[in-house]
Amino acid sequence: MADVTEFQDRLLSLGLARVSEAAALASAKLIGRGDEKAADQAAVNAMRDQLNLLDIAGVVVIGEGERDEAPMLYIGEEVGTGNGPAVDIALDPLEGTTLTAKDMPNALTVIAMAPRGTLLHAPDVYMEKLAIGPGFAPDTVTLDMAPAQRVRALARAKGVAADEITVCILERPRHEALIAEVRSTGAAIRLITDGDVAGVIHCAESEITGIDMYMGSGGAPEGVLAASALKCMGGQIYGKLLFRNDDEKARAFKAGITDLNRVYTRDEMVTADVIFAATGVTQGSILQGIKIEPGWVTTETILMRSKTGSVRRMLYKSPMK
Ligand SMILES: O=P(O)(O)OC[C@H]1O[C@](O)(COP(=O)(O)O)[C@@H](O)[C@@H]1O
Ligand SMILES: [Mn+2]
Repeated sequence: MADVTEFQDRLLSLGLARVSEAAALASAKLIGRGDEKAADQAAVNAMRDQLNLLDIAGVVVIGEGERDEAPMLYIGEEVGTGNGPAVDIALDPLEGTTLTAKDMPNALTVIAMAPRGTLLHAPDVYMEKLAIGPGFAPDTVTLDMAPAQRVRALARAKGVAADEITVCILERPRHEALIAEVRSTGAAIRLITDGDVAGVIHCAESEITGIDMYMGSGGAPEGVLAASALKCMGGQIYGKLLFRNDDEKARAFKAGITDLNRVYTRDEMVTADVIFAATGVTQGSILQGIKIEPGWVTTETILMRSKTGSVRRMLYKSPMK
């Protein structure tokens, strides 16, 4: 008989897809309603309920926040039936709450699962990120390089001119200098208003999305989720935690991080096999958004396993509740 405490990624993966599907379905009626909190809360509740049906002894390592600030899916919360493998769970029940509230593209529900102790316990601070898709040596671009150098290095590796590279960046005042420097190379920039997990994943499907590289700072939890996705799809991501004050440093220490200046590679954020599921909420470039027709609702989910590099896309049509 199979060892139920072993990380059976193949069996667990379909259960994980149901979790992200449930979160997306719950937020369906809140798309475009201008209420971020309600959309997020609906996704959180549904994700937690589905997660607790899985035969796992799960612990949330990337979640909704610290126990005192998040009543559900807080960091350290035990999830699952407890009958099964000990796993780490990283989740963002609604990645792109504002995108959902405004019905703008690329809002997703996201969840990753890996053997216990193998996902970086990133605190809820910012992370400097740099990502490229598959097919390049790991150090083709690095965080040590200046942004313009990264563009030129990737162009060289691709055998194209710098002005044929497209970089995805979150549109924020803090990125003004970064944007100017990238533009100085002639590269194109796809500015996004939110949703850097999708931004990073875009690099892994550059033929479809037109995006070659992701740069800039965003949430550290989203960095670990993006690293999980790229570990399945191929591609590299580097992340460095950014601290604005002592409280944020204290959060890192609490999460067990001692070297505050460390640059993490993809495989240092996700040290073993991982499974990853994301469901489209609003229309997106990698996943279609939730479709509602009279009596029915359809979602699209991407489900991936790093062990095999398998990428499944699943449409799920169910009666509207
Ligand atoms: O808006 P900020 O503070 O720049 O933070 C950026 C982060 O917020 C997001 O855009 C949206 O995240 P949530 O919808 O989960 O809040 C992330 O994709 C990104 O990492
Ligand atoms: Mn998020």
